[in-house]
Amino acid sequence: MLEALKEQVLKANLDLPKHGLVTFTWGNVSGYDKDSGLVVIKPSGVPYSEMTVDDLVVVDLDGNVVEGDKKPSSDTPTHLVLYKNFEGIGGVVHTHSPWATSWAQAGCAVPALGTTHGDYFYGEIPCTRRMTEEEIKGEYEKETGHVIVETFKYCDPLMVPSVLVHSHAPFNWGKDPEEAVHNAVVLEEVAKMALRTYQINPDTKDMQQTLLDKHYLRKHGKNAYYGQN
Ligand SMILES: O=C(CO)[C@@H](O)[C@H](O)COP(=O)(O)O
Repeated sequence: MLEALKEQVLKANLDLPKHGLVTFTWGNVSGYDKDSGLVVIKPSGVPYSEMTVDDLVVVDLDGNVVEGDKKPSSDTPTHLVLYKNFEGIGGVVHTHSPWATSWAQAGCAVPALGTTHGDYFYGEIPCTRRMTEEEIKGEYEKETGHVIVETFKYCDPLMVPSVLVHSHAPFNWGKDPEEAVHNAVVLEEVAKMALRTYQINPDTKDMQQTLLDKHYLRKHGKNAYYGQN
C-alpha cells in the first residue's frame, strides 16, 4: 500500500545523511496520506545505509501499525500529533543537525537576521519551553508533540515550518516529505549563519519587517513571482 508515498519517504530519509543532518540512526522522516489517514515512517534504529522501502512502517493516526515488519520510529507519536494539529502538512522530519540542535540545547529561538531566513520562515524559528518532569516521565514523545503545538498557538506553522525542541533538537514539516527535508536543510544553514553573525557583531538587529515581508511574500504570497512558475 501507499507505494508512491513510501518511495518519497525512503528518499527523504536517505537525504538526511546526504545533507549532513544526521549521524548514525539519528533522526527520522514520515509522510502523510490524507485520503487514507495513514502515515509512512522510518523504522526505529535501522541504519540509513541498510534501509529499504520494505523496512518502512505504515501507521494510522492513533499509532497502530497497519503494515510493516519493523517497529516504527520512536518519535512516531510526535509526528502523529503534528499531523493531527497542523492542517495541510504532508511530511515531518526530525534531525539532530548540529547548528540547529545547539540553538535547541541553549533554549533560544533562531532570529530572522537576513533574507536567506526570510525566504523560508516568516519570522523567528521558535524554541519550545522545557518539558515538565511529568511530561518527560509520561508519554514523552507524544508530549513533545504537544509542546510543539503549544508553541504555535499564535503562529501559523505553515509560515514557520520549523521548531527547536528545548534540550533536544529540531522538527520541521512541509507539504510533503521532500519539502520537509528542504526546510530542515535551510534551518541548519540559517542556524549556522545566525550564530556566526552574532560572533561578528553581538549587537546585530533582526532584519527589517519590510524586508522580511518582501522576501517571504515574493516566494509564498498570493502574488509570488520568484522562480519560473
Ligand atoms: O530523538 C531521537 C534520539 O534523541 C531520535 O531521533 C533518534 O535519534 C532516532 O530514533 P528512531 O527514529 O531511530 O527511533
